[in-house]
This record gives sequence, structure tokens and C-alpha cells, in this order.
Amino acid sequence: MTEAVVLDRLGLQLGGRAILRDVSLAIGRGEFVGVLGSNGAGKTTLMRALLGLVRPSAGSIRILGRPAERGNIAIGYMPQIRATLGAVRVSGWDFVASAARGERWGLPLLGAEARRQVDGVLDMVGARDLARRPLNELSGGERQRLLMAQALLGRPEILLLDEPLASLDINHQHAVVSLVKELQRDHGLTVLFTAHEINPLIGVIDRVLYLGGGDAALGGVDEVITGPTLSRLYGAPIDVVRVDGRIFVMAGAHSLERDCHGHDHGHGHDLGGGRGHGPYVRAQAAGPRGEGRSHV
Ligand SMILES: Nc1ncnc2c1ncn2[C@@H]1O[C@H](COP(=O)(O)OP(=O)(O)OP(=O)(O)O)[C@@H](O)[C@H]1O
Repeated sequence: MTEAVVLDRLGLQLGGRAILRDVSLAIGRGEFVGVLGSNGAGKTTLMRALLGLVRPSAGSIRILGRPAERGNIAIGYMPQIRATLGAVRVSGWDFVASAARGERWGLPLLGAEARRQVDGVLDMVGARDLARRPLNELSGGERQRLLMAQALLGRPEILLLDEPLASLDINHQHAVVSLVKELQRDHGLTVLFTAHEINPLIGVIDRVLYLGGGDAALGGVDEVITGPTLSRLYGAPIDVVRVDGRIFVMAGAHSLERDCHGHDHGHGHDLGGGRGHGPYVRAQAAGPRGEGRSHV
């Protein structure tokens, strides 16, 4: 079996509102997929559904050939970083180790084998030295490494990383992307990596999964990040501009991905990409089993 994740006519709803409708796609084992889409498009909801935390309202999700279910040890999850993490005074080691016992930030007493596992994942992300320092003294990028180490405990086959680049400067972004690429290559991990901008991921990801308007498009960057595909997903005219190898997704004069960046700042341009209150045009009708809708 070569597929890590298979969605078959998947529908997801939250509070009675459709987040995804009739999405069918397959992600191969060992693939590195960048997951993009405007604020509220459903990136986090999809990850939570893969974890078995949001049940499909229609269709199905298979993870490594089995239905998605809670507590799947084949998946490592790194949720969006929380501002409160900066106030946590425990050492990086204790923070990572706390997940080994399913605790939040307790001070677990671990056996020798569990301690070896914690050291092992810290080595995987090159953070053994960092881990001696208290979490509240670390930079955002350094904390991301430790969160990544936590997600790797138990040696998952699939890594779900929710906005690991949020609030990082360009150098730290580059370091995080390189680290994930190394982990994917060296350990054969399947990676789903959400981001608000494609540029840090160009040349690193195998394919991009773009969510919008309840629909999804999966394919190579040049296939998916195009005016016609994104206009369909956003339900509004979108231009894609390429400058010096960088890609800018524009709605009129605004760069969508840039302006959407901080959902904490509340100035994103919401073109109805899943939030349900922007006027948007539904994608054209699907084939009988939804083929051709979620792939481009
Ligand atoms: N419990 C809930 N009930 C109803 N709607 C919800 C609930 N939780 C989230 N939503 C809505 O579901 C939509 C999808 O949210 P989600 O967090 O998956 O989007 P996202 O693509 O990850 O966005 P962002 O880029 O802002 O993190 C949003 O419109 C959000 O407001």
C-alpha cells in the first residue's frame, strides 16, 4: 500500500457549516505536501479530521489503509504555536518529555527507555543543547524545534505540522523548512505542512494542497497555483504573479497570502474561502465520484 492518506468524497462540517464538500484525493507515503488556503479555509479542520478529532459528515478518510481514528500513533501532530508557550518556565527537555506521558507541562519521571526516546527525538531536530534551557528563554524558531521533537515522539510515519512558520522571520522559516525536509527524506515521513505563503516551500514540497470555498486542489505548484485554479477556489478573480522565482497570489492590488498572514491581527482578506459569509461561486460540478475536482 503506497498511500498515506486517502480522502473519498469527504465532507467536513463544524457547527452545521460545511468546511469541505465532496473532496477526493490521495497523498502517497513519503510525500511532502504543503497545505495552503486563506484563513478559515479548513486547513486545521482537515488535520483534526485526519487525527480522528472531527468526524466526516460525508465520505471517508483512510490513514495508511485504515479509517481515521483518535489516538493513532502513526501520526505526529504539531498544533499551531500558542503565545502562552513563551510563559512556560520548564526546560525544553521537560516540555518534550511531558508529551511522552501524555501530560501537558508536568515534570514527568520517566524510565530509561522513555528518556532515551526523548533524547532521540531531540537529536532528530538537533535540539539536545537547546533543551537544557527554559522554554521562556527560547526564540520562536527554537521553540518550534522542540514542538517538532514532541510531534516525533513515538516515531510516527505521518507528520502533521500546523503553521510551523507562523511568526518566524525568514531565516528561521528557512531553518524550519530545511529541518522538515531532512526529516522527511531521512526517515521516509509523509508530511502535511500548512502555511500562508507558498514561497518558503517552493522547491521543497512534492505537491501543494490548496483549500478554498469548501473544495480542494492537489498537484504540483505550477499546476495548482494558477489564476484559474485559485479563482475557482476563492470564488473571485485571482492573478498569480511570478517575480524572481517567487510567487505572489493577488486579488486586485492585494497580495492575498501576505495580507492573510496573521489571523491574530485580524486584517486578512477573506474572499469567502470557507468561512461561509463571502459571496463565492461554487466550483463546477464534480464527476460522478468527484474525480477531477480535488485534483488538477
Ligand atoms: N467549533 C466550531 N464551530 C463552527 N465553526 C468553527 C468551529 N471551529 C472552527 N470553525 C470555523 O471553521 C472554519 C475553518 O477553520 P480552520 O481553523 O480549519 O481554518 P484554517 O484554514 O486552519 O484557518 P487559519 O489559516 O486561520 O488557521 C473557520 O471559518 C472557523 O471559524
